Amino acid sequence: MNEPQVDQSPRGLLKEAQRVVVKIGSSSLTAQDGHLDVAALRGLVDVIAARHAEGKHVVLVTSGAIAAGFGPLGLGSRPKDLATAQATAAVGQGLLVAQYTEAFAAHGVRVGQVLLTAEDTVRRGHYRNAQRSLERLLDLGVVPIVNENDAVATDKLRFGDNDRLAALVSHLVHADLMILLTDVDGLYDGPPTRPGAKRIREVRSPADIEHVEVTSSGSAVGTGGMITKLESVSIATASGIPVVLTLASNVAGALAGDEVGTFFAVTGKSSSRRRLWLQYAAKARGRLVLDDGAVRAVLGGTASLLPAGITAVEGSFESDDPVELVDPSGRVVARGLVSYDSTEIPELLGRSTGELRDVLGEGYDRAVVHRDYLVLVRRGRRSS
Ligand SMILES: Nc1ncnc2c1ncn2[C@@H]1O[C@H](COP(=O)(O)OP(=O)(O)O)[C@@H](O)[C@H]1O
Ligand SMILES: N[C@@H](CCC(=O)OP(=O)(O)O)C(=O)O
Repeated sequence: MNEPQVDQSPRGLLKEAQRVVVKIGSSSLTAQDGHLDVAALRGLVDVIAARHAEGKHVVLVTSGAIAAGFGPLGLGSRPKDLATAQATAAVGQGLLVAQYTEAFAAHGVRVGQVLLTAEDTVRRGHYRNAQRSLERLLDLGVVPIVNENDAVATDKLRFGDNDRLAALVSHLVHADLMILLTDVDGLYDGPPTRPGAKRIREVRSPADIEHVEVTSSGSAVGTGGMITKLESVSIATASGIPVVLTLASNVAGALAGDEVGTFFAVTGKSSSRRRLWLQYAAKARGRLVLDDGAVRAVLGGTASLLPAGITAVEGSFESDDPVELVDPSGRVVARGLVSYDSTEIPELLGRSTGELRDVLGEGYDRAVVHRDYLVLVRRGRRSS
């Protein structure tokens, strides 16, 4: 008997993905009046339940807590200030999960709520807990329903959007596909409202879309717009996970490998969580200004940052905090974990390691940022 043929094209292989992270944004779960669109939620659940019935793992990263919460709280519209948004999300999250619980129960599928902060997905010590509970939920045949822990995420550390959270969750569970569902059918070659803007069907490398203009404003209710989606895509694809970005109503087609939305091919292999955290989640506590020689050394990718190449230190931080490394014009070239407190660095500036050892003693000849704790920052894309 002949073996069934497997479509070996990059899109064709998506049908075979064993573990998928599906992220649905606020824009796709919100009705015209701003409230939760229960019909849209049920439509998504029908498709995910069908995939689940094939024995495949699905993790759902869903926004919608704020949309579900402001009506019951008696607020006329989606709150703008952080404290009210957090309170609204706390009320809405329970209602949102109740809707998912009911919709999945109609298919005989159980769900489990997992609320994460950015740090939980990448900080050593935090991510293992998140990883263990997600793995166990999947083993038990449960569909994990993930959202950012809005009520406790602090202003400094919160994502606000769920795009980057979805990529970090994909990395955490070793997904072999991530699907970003939104209110446009993929990445367009300019803002989709602009006449003549066209959908880009496939992106093979970041260079393909360097020229594409994207905005952060997005829809009326979404957060982050296309900018955070492309950041999410770059985390996932650089970690070896392909992405399809498409309209929420195309989710079945995306899972089947149809030519919907934009397909982003992988660009790298799995990278360490510490690097992902430094690159995408860590908030810098200060800046080190580098001279041209140090910039060249750091951009070379193999050198640590030594005190001799630093001309100034800005901000107040402690050893092991994330800092930005900037060139003489102030452009950020890298991020890293610093090995001195900000108060210690001024007396090290411009001195060679030998001199520091002689004057200040053993230990002061160490790098200010070791290369293992340093990631280069790509040039920012054009945005409007
Ligand atoms: N080049 C682009 N291609 C596609 N969409 C874009 C582009 N630039 C900006 N956008 C906007 O991004 C929005 C989606 O982001 P967002 O509102 O945050 O949605 P979500 O709630 O699904 O995360 C779209 O409505 C669109 O207006
Ligand atoms: N976490 C919040 C807001 C997240 C949000 O709007 O993000 P996104 O849908 O990615 O633009 C919520 O559940 O309402």
